[in-house]
Amino acid sequence: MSETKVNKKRLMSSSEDDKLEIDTNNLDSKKLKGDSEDIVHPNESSQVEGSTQWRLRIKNVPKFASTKMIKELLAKHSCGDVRIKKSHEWDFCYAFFKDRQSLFNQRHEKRKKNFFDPTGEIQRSPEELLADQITPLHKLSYEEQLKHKEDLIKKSLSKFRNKIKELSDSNLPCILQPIISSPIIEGYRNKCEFTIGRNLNDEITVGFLLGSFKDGINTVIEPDKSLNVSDLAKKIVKAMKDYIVMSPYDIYDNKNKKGTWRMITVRSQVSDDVMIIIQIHPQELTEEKINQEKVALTEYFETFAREANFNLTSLLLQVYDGVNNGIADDKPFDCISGTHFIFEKMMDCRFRISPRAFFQTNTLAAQVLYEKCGEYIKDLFVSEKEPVILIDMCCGTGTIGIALSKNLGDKIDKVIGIELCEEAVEDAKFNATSNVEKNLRTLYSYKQANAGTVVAIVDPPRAGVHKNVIKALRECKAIDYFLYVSCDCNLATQNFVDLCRPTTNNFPGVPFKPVRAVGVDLFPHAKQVELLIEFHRDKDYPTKDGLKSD
Ligand SMILES: C[S@@+](CC[C@H](N)C(=O)[O-])C[C@H]1O[C@@H](n2cnc3c(N)ncnc32)[C@H](O)[C@@H]1O
Repeated sequence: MSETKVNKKRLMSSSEDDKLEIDTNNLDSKKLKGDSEDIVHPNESSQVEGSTQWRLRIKNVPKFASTKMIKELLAKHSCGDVRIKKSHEWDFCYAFFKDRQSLFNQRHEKRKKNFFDPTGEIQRSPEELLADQITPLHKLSYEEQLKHKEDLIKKSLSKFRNKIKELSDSNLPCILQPIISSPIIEGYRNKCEFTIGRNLNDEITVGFLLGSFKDGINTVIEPDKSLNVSDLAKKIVKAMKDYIVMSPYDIYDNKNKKGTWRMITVRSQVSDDVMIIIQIHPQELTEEKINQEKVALTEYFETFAREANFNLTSLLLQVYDGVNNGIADDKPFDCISGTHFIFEKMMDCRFRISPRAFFQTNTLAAQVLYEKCGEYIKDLFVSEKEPVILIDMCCGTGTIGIALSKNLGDKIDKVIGIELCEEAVEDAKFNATSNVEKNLRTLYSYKQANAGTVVAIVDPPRAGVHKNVIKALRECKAIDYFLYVSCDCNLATQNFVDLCRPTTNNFPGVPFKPVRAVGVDLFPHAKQVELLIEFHRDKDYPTKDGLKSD
């Protein structure tokens, strides 16, 4: 394709003003020769093709489009290495290509009509962009979503099996049971963190950030249409916005670090308990001014809760002067109304939750997941008569261990919880004593006792556990049964492989083998799915001296 041809044609229709188009008038003139501050190539002054850079000015880019998004779109069209320059205040961007071929490869001619936006990605309305960001499966029916998630699990399990082929003769390493749906499909999130900022019309609002601050995005979109946000959380967010609009203090601006109002977190539980956490930047506010604000916020939200007919259990304020986004781990919460905790109901138990503690965001579906864990453990009793000791690793507020201990009655003799977050440990201790009359013990005390069948459950953060934890599990001879709960089966695959790989110096101990697995959907409309895998110690695995393990 000749340059002139390309030059004269628009790469997509510009009949509608708001459509993204490529301004090809600039194209030829922008073969960079080292006279522009935009040049990044080390040999930019060279005239030799290949050591120059090509700059394309792309017009009508919505302000909220991130560089990452534009890069991804260009990559889809085989545009090769590209660097994007865009400010969140610009409605255009520059794309820098290393060579002309990258920019206009032979496939371009076929695609010129929809070169930049084949799926309408950039032209989506802000609400659609937000929906695609936080609930990317929203356009699929729920059945299609479940199928999509089951396929994802199959793919990831088959990757696992391919790494250790001796696990099975089939494509999957173990039995995969049919995926289990969430009992609630919309408004299920019991915890949402909202940013206080400005919408596309530059009006103060409270909602979700479209993209991330890191990408230079600071547009906030109201969650009105967000499928996974509860109606109550939406109402609270609106009330917060109304309050801030009337406030003498400005919203916090992530760019220049000025302003007061930063974010609001809403935890609204199945139990009807509601926790609201508001975060502000103190800026120049005196203690007296902050105290006045606390009184005003309390009055406002207590009145609002009465009028909107919900139970405001806990209203907390966090004053944070740091630069990070989100709840600050090292700053206290000031309880300005109600209690410092809320409670949640699940599986006949009542769990205390501190502001920092993790609790599964979809309570009703989490209950289904934990019941499934209970079912798997119960099946072990057929062959195992001894009392069961349950090690709940990454136990959070103790939900899995406590709920199973209560539901499986006498079968569980002892629960040992291990958790990083101190507040969650305190909750877990409280929850253990108030739900079951057994105390959480330490792993150490268990090792001393060394009696009964030991079942370990690990429910780690997304990335899985460190390989040293897997090594410790393999080396702990007392553990013969192991349940792994993962919310990202792709990221957890390495853990699965390390649990089951043949014994080496690096991974001593008899390996485990997967027995069965099941997906449970805790996140309708979103991409994630929980995967539960049951592992057994491989009793047939030959030990070092050629003997079978005992
Ligand atoms: C996915 S949550 C599961 C919590 C709990 N099992 C539940 O269902 O509510 C993961 C938990 O692991 C904890 N955690 C993260 N790293 C840890 C570590 N190195 N050791 C122990 N716990 C950890 C987190 O604080 C969090 O509570």
